[in-house]
Amino acid sequence: MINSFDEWSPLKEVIVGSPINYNTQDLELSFKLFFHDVAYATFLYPHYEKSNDSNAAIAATSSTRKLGKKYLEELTEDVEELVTTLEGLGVKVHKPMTLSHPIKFKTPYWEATCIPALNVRDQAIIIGNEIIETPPQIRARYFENDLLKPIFYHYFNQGAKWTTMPRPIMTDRSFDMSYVSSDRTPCVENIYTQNTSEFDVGHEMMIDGAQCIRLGKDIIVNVATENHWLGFQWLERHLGDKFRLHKIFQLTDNHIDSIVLPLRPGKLLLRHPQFLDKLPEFLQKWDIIYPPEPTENIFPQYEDDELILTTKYIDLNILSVDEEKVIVNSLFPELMTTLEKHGFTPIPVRHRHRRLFGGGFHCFTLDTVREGKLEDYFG
Ligand SMILES: NC(=[NH2+])NCCC[C@H](N)C(=O)O
Repeated sequence: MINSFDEWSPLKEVIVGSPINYNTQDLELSFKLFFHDVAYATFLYPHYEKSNDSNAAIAATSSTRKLGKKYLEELTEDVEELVTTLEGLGVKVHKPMTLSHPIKFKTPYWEATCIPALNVRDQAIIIGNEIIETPPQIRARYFENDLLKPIFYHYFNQGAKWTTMPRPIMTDRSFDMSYVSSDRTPCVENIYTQNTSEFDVGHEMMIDGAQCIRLGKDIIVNVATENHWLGFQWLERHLGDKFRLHKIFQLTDNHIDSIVLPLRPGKLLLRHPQFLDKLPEFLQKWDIIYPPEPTENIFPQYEDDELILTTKYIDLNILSVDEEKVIVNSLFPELMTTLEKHGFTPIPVRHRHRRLFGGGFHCFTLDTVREGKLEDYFG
């Protein structure tokens, strides 16, 4: 039976994402907005960092980009190692349906190319015995959760609650651009054009499961745009009788699981002290583990035109198997040492291309069954 209230209780069942046929990326408005900070800001604003012309061209046009075959093969090996490791630890692994071939689709409003259900953390959140499917923020991901349906039906047949948040129409004008066009990063309007459509309904609810962190009765949620704010309000109205939802305003652009991850009651992994003030006060009182600074040599060298979708902090995106064991990227041994010093047992799994495919072990997994029940850690 589905049961998961936090990020650390003993893991019994998990969904591990599938990389099969992750071949393309549609470089269009929703994708660029989502990955603005990590992938686009640096070359849209040449004064931040030196840019090259091909990057600037990628930023300005809408196109479909092919991903390297070799990277996908290596990613597939690494995901298989993750699966074997979890199974070796006695965890039951569920796999999404694979995307058997590239599929283009059309809604009444726009077109996109499907990507596989790889970052399964993003578009669903498990709260106790309920699956909540969150509304996509990237057009290509609109039908991604369909690949999880056999698993969701399996849990539904066992008695799970299964809810889908309102789905966005996702015209250009559905997106709140204030985050990317604020003073932090000026002049963006010239690059991201929002066309009008007869189906514009104003800003719509869009938020990802990976913007939320579950701590029993308390759930923290990163809100950076009005799209997220609408999603936050939905979650609060839906869950508010039983849970306390805490909005964190602009901790970052969207996902927070490479910045803050609770590893057991009282212990929090936090990317950098600069984020501490933004956390709710009750969390600031926990013991904070600061990771070592990742160096560039832990990542593969890529050609200039490879699109990097994450920060160099992506390896903080670890998955707890219980209050002691955590699955950590073996390519970042310094992080393992730090965790050991704090009483954890890191379980190394290699993960090479996390920066190209946008996720670490926490992103690639959705913990559906953990032991334990709803606890109030801060009441
Ligand atoms: N659930 C996820 N897909 N999380 C990935 C977060 C990556 C984060 N934007 C970073 O660049 O560090």
